[in-house]
Amino acid sequence: MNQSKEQRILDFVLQNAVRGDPRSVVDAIDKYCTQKEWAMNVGSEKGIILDKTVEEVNPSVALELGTYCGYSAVRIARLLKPGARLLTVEFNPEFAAVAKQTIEFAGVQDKVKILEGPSEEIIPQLKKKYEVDTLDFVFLDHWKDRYTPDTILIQECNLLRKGSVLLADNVIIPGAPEFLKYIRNNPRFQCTNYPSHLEYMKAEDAMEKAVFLG
Ligand SMILES: Cc1ncnc2c1ncn2[C@@H]1O[C@H](/C=C/CNC(=O)c2cc(-c3ccc(F)cc3)cc(O)c2O)C[C@H]1O
Ligand SMILES: [Mg+2]
Repeated sequence: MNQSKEQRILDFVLQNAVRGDPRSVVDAIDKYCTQKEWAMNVGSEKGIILDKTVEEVNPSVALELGTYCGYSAVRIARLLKPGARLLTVEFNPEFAAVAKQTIEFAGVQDKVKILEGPSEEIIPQLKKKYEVDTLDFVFLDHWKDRYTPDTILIQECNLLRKGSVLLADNVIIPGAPEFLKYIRNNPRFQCTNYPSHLEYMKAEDAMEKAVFLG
């Protein structure tokens, strides 16, 4: 049975990156997706915005919605302080399996937990089942029409505290217009837009940061 694109990306990582070196895994995926096949990783340019935000927040508990191949999970986990953890949500079992191997090869598996299932089911389980008190950082990179309902659900589950930071990918392309409207008109969030470009392409894209004011 022929391989998926995600499997081909993983094979390229296994053959070209250095085991235990997260930077080499990130660079290998970017190289493959630049030279061989485009894929919806946050990429190197928006990845710097992600890195800077994670370093600024220095989260003890981070949540990612939309693991895909694990590229941004590796980017985030490599910056986490000892004892800090990333919970990443993915409902496609094939993508979750690729991400698991990518994360393990990068050597950040002790910091990352992949939660397999739809975000609307996982989010309400975070406090009791996954022992989360509040989330310091949330990276939204799953289906774009899920950004708003999941942001509302996260608030309903009392998972945010004063200063919690949300960072959303793709607010220009594919776009999340309803999310932008919701979050920018919500007085409980302080928003900042970060113009950038679509991963591996010249098209314009942007990330939106929203700080919860409590
Ligand atoms: C609700 C829910 N729960 C758990 N996992 C979920 C979920 N919704 C999606 N997921 C998982 O996240 C991943 C989905 C991510 C969605 N991201 C995208 O659709 C996406 C699309 C593009 C893009 C841009 C221009 C183009 F011309 C074409 C595509 C670029 C990106 O950076 C993206 O993140 C994989 C999926 O299984
Ligand atoms: Mg994205």
